Order: sequence, then structure tokens, then C-alpha cells
Amino acid sequence: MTAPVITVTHGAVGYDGRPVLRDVSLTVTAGEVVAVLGANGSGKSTLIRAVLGLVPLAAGSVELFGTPLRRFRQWRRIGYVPQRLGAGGGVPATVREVVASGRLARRGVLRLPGRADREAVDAALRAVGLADRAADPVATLSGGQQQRTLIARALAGRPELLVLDEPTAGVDAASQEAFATALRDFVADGGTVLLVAHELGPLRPLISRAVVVHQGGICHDGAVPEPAGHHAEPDHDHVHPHGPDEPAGLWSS
Ligand SMILES: Nc1ncnc2c1ncn2[C@@H]1O[C@H](COP(=O)(O)OP(=O)(O)OP(=O)(O)O)[C@@H](O)[C@H]1O
Repeated sequence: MTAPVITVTHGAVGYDGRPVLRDVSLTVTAGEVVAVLGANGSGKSTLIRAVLGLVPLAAGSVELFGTPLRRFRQWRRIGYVPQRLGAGGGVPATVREVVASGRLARRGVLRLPGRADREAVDAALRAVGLADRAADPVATLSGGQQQRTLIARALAGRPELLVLDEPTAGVDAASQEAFATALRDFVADGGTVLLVAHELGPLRPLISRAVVVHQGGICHDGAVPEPAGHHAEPDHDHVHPHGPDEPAGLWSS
């Protein structure tokens, strides 16, 4: 039997008492590539933040690599790429520096980077196709290249699980392809992936399972839905920037 990497059991999450997820159960096992799909504001990001302990559960439980979240300490086993690089205007860091920061959890802040650190950073830069931009300030890169930088940063820590929030949203085609290649290599090496996506694009063939979040629950867990005018198709009713909040009546049942 394959070991569970993520186990969410009857998880519920709310913000300021407003429920966003209720009674969500999800298991991701080693080697799976699971896409979390769903409409704008349905709670996809909230689900992965809850998995990582970044938002508290109102009910239920989460285990990572078989350990209850509150006791889990092996964060080096997980690489997380949040939704956006963030404003952070004027940060002069180079691409290599940002990617190298992904090694901090492994080496500790007080030790200087060694050969293994440099090799992991080089390999991560190559994996996302940014080796030739290593010395450039991240601020000079396109949005897609900045996103690839963050993915390389997560890869540099040599994690077993990658958690990615909309890695390809608003990203140019070349960056999407580069990311798909990096992800394919990561999975071929035995990695596990949980990602939020609206448009799967070149990632589609890599996804082994799709989980669709709708009205606070998981309404589908299985094959990747085909594009169609249906709720299960995340491209359908998604708009950027964020639309208005869900109507309160949605939570009345
Ligand atoms: N920190 C927060 N405080 C209060 N409400 C929040 C917070 N984060 C998210 N929400 C609300 O929770 C709901 C779910 O948000 P979430 O970001 O999880 O959805 P999503 O499916 O990832 O959406 P998107 O596709 O827009 O990224 C939305 O109504 C959102 O406005």
C-alpha cells in the first residue's frame, strides 16, 4: 500500500466565523499529482492553506506524512509556492538568491551554503529553464519567469511534496511549458504534488486526479473533468480579480 502524504479528515475552515469549507476529506498518496479545481472563491486556496497549517481548522484533522499537523516538524519535506510573488516592489534579489533561499530550511541560517546547496540551486534553475537568468534581479523578469523562480526555490529544497497555488495563472506559454517539464521530472523522481489550478493547459497530462471544490465541499474526486460548460470545469466561471463574496444563503443548509 502506498503511504498517505496528505490526509484531511472532516476538515472545516472559516474566516471570522464565516464557513468556507465544511466536512472536507481528502487523501493524497505518494506519487500522485492532484489538481484542486473549482470556481473563483470556492475555497481552493483555503484547502491547501489548511493542509499546511497556515489557516486553522474549525473542525476535523490534517495529517502530513502520517503525523498529525500539530506535531509535524519535517517542513523540509514540503515545498510550497503561494499564489503570487507579492508586490515586494524594489527587492533587488537576484534569481539565484531567491532560489537559494529555498535551501535555508535544510542548511540552517547560520551555516554557509556548501556544494550540495549550490548543486541543488543549479539543478532547480535548470529544471525551470532559468539558468541563464540566475544573476538577473528578479524584478527584471516577466511574471511567468518570476513564478518559475518561486517554483525553482521550492525545488531547491529537494522536497517530497510540492504544494502549488495556481502555478500557471497569468503565466506565459513558455513558462507554462517550462513548469510542466519541471513538474514531470519532479514526479518521475517520486515526488507528490498538490496544486490549485484554473486552467490546466500543458499540465493536464501530468494530473493523476482532480478534486473539485464547490459550495464548501468536494463535489468530485477522480478523473480530470473535460472542458465543458459545467461547474466542474474551473475555467468556466472564473474571473480575475476576485468577484464578490458567495451569497450568504449558500451556507444555510
Ligand atoms: N484571509 C481571509 N480572510 C477572510 N476571508 C478570506 C480569506 N481568504 C479567503 N477568504 C474568503 O474565503 C473564500 C474562499 O477563498 P479562497 O481564496 O480559498 O478561494 P479560491 O477558490 O482559492 O479562489 P480563487 O480562485 O479566487 O483563488 C472567498 O470567499 C474569500 O473571499
